[in-house]
Amino acid sequence: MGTELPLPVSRQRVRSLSVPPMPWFGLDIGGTLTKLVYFEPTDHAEYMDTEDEVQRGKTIRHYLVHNKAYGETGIRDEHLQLDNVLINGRTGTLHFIRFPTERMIHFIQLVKSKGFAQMSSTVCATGGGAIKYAYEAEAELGMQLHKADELESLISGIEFIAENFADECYYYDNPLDSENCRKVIWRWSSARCSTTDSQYTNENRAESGLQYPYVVCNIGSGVSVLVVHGHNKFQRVSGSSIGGGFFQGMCSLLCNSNSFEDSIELATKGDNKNVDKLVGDIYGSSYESIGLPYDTVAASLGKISDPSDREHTRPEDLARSALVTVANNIGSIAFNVAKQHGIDRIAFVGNFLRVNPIAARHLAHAMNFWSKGTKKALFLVHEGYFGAVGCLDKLVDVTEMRRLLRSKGVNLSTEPIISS
Ligand SMILES: Nc1ncnc2c1ncn2[C@@H]1O[C@H](COP(=O)(O)OP(=O)(O)O)[C@@H](O)[C@H]1O
Ligand SMILES: CC(C)(COP(=O)(O)O)[C@@H](O)C(=O)NCCC(=O)O
Repeated sequence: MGTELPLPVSRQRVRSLSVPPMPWFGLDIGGTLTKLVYFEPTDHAEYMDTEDEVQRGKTIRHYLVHNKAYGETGIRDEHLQLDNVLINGRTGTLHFIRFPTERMIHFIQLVKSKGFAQMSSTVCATGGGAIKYAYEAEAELGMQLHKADELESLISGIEFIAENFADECYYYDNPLDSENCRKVIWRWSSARCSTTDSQYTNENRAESGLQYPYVVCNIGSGVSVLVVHGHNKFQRVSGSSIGGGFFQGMCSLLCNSNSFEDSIELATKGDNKNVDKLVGDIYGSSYESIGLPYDTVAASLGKISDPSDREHTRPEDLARSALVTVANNIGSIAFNVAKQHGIDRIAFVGNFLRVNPIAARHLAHAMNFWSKGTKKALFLVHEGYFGAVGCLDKLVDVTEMRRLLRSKGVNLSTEPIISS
C-alpha cells in the first residue's frame, strides 16, 4: 500500500479538495511558548459551510479577534496578522496568538470552560507539547489533535509564508554599523539561486517558487539547524542547547531579570566590551595573520574572572554579553553547517529573535564576515510562528491522502492523523 501513496498535491489543485470542518487552529506547543494560529475564513459565500460552522466561527471570532490579550499571559500579535491567505483551498485571515507553555493546562481548562472544544473541529498540533499534553487535551476536551512533526511543520510553515508573502524575508545591510545599518526586503522566491555546490540544483523551484537549498536555524528554547534540499526534503544536521532558554536563564541568574522582554531591554542598554575580553585586549591590536579583528570577542565574560570585578559589573553589560555570546555561538554553528554543505542562504527563525534586533544583527554580521560576503543571513517577519502555520498547511496533504486512499477502497481507522 505504501508504494501506491500519491505525491503531495500542488497548490493549484487544493481548491477542489474537500477539507476538514471549520474553524481551523494550528498549535505549536514549544519548550517555552505555545503558538496558536487561528484561520478565520472569509469566503463563506463561495463555499457550502454549514450554518453550524458559520455560527461556531462567529463565536470563536468574537472571543479571539475582538481581544488582544487573553487571561494574564495570552497575547495576540496583531501586527503579524495576514489577510487574504489561501490555505487548504480556503481564503481567510490568519491570526497569531502566543502564551507560555507552562500555562498549557490552564489553557485546556479555559477552552473547556468556554465550550470551544466542541466548536473547534480541527486542531492541528505540533511541538514537543503536542506529544506531552496529548492525553490531557484529548481526554479533557473530548477531541483528537491532528499531530504533525515539529521540524516538518517548521519547514512547511516557512515555505508557505515565504512563497505567499513577498515582504516576509529580509536581511541587514551593514548590520553592526549603527548609522548605516538598514533592513532590506529579500525576494526569496524570485532571486537567483547562488549555491556554490554543484550537487544542488534548482530542480524544485518550479513547484514551490523558492530556491533550494537553504539552511534553517531555528532558535527557540534550544537550537536546531536543518538543511533543506527541496520541497519535503530536509535533514536536521546540527543543534545546540545554548539558545533562547539559555539566554533567559543566564539573565535570570546574572541580572535578576524576570522576563525575556526585560532581558532584551537590559541588553540594549549594556555594553559587552565591559565584561568580555576582546582580541584587542589580549593582542593590543587585531590578530591579523589569522584574520581576527581587534573587536572580536576572544573570551566571553573574560574580563570579570576575578571576584573583585563583581562589584563593578553592571547587569546591563552582563545581559548584553549573554546575548552576544548566544548569538555568536549559534552563528558559528550555522556558518559551519552552511560551509560544509556549500549553501549560501541561512534563514534564522524562532522567538529568540522576537524584539531582538541585536541578536539578528550579530548573526548577520557573523555570516557576512566569516564567509567574506558570500553567505547571507535571512530573517523572517513571523519569527516563531512557522511550526503552527506549517501544521495547519500540512492538513491538506493528509486530507488529500485520506481522500485518495478512501477512493481506492482503503478502510481508514478513526485514529488521529499523525504525519511523520
Ligand atoms: N514573551 C516571551 N516569553 C518567553 N520567552 C520569549 C518571549 N519572547 C521571546 N522569547 C524567547 O523565545 C524563546 C522561545 O522561542 P520559541 O521559538 O517559541 O521556542 P519554543 O518552541 O521552544 O518555545 C525563549 O527561550 C526566549 O528566549
Ligand atoms: C529538542 C528541540 C528540537 C525542541 O525544540 P524547541 O522547543 O526548543 O523549539 C530543540 O530544543 C533542540 O534541538 N535542542 C538542541 C539539542 C541539541 O542538539 O543539542
